Amino acid sequence: MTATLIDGKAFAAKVREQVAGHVTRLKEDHGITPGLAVVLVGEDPASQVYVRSKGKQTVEAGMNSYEHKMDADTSEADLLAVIDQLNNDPAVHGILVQLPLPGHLNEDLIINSIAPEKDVDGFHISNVGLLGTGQKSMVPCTPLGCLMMLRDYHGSISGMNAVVIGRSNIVGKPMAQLLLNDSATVTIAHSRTKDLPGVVKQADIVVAAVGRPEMVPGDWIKEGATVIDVGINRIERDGKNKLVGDVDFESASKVAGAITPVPGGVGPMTIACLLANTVTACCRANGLAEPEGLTA
Ligand SMILES: NC(=O)C1=CN([C@@H]2O[C@H](COP(=O)(O)OP(=O)(O)OC[C@H]3O[C@@H](n4cnc5c(N)ncnc54)[C@H](OP(=O)(O)O)[C@@H]3O)[C@@H](O)[C@H]2O)C=CC1
Ligand SMILES: Nc1nc(=O)c2c([nH]1)NC[C@@H]1CN(c3ccc(C(=O)N[C@@H](CCC(=O)O)C(=O)O)cc3)C=[N+]21
Repeated sequence: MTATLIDGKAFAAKVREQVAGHVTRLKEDHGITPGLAVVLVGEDPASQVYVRSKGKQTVEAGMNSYEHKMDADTSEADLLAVIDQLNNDPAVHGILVQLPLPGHLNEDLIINSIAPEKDVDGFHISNVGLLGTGQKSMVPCTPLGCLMMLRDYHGSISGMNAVVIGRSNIVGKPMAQLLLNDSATVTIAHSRTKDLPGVVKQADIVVAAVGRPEMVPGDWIKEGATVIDVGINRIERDGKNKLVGDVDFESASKVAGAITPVPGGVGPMTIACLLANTVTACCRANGLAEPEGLTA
């Protein structure tokens, strides 16, 4: 069997087009331009690349992009002051603080200082609680992108067995929550899981969010399963730098029914969902109808 390729790059372009349409409507009918502020502390090169492409796509969608670059040794107080200023700025509808933060900064404290309604990452405890109880929230971008692709491919995932590998607050746990909200039967696997290959073999849907290059081989996958590869791992192969996922694409794509590639899968959808969340936040802030199909 050769898997259907789920083209995240093309899907993301469609989402961005929808976002741009809503932005035009907000501007023309209401005189409002959605704004996204990204805060980057330190000079991690991978983060810089990611922040740059977010800024570029934000502007391409017709929105305002604000970037705050701060030194790696920025104090907690100074970072909190910037967030406070953004919380109170009516031109800013979404705030993203790039993670991971340098070690001397308390990540939980920083994230929970963002106004929940501007927390376009969906990491604030209020949004986590709202999602966990099935209430309207800001939904984390990476899991939201994965859910959109799964819904698009399957129509409904109700009753399907889903296995999420990884239990981080930014991917694994919110992913499991979204799958559960869509009535999948969800298993969360992690580094202490016994017989991971056996657990994965049960899955109609596998979401791999581990951070280990090509860890999941094809022979763990049930024939015909849908595989969503969240992993972004930079490796060196044949003297070249390469981006690979947490799934061994070569072997998995021979067994799976459908699979997302890396690059060109979950990554582009993450950024598209960030733009979508910013429009959603902007509509909510102004008491306007929210875009349909761009939220969970
Ligand atoms: N495409 C995108 O937009 C994004 C991609 N990513 C990528 O997704 C991956 C995961 O990111 P993130 O969730 O932040 O990572 P974390 O490091 O926070 O979490 C990794 C999870 O994987 C589990 N794990 C580690 N080793 C194993 C193992 N051998 N077997 C089973 N489980 C294991 C860990 O288990 P335990 O809890 O027991 O330690 C942990 O729960 C990374 O490659 C990251 O770069 C992340 C965000 C966005
Ligand atoms: N507050 C916060 N929110 C995040 O959502 C967040 C974060 N911090 N820190 C880092 C991770 C990682 N992440 C990615 C998003 C897009 C791509 C992406 O577009 N990847 C391209 C390839 C890019 C390349 O070639 O390097 C692709 O997969 O096709 C990758 C990784 C968001 N994260």
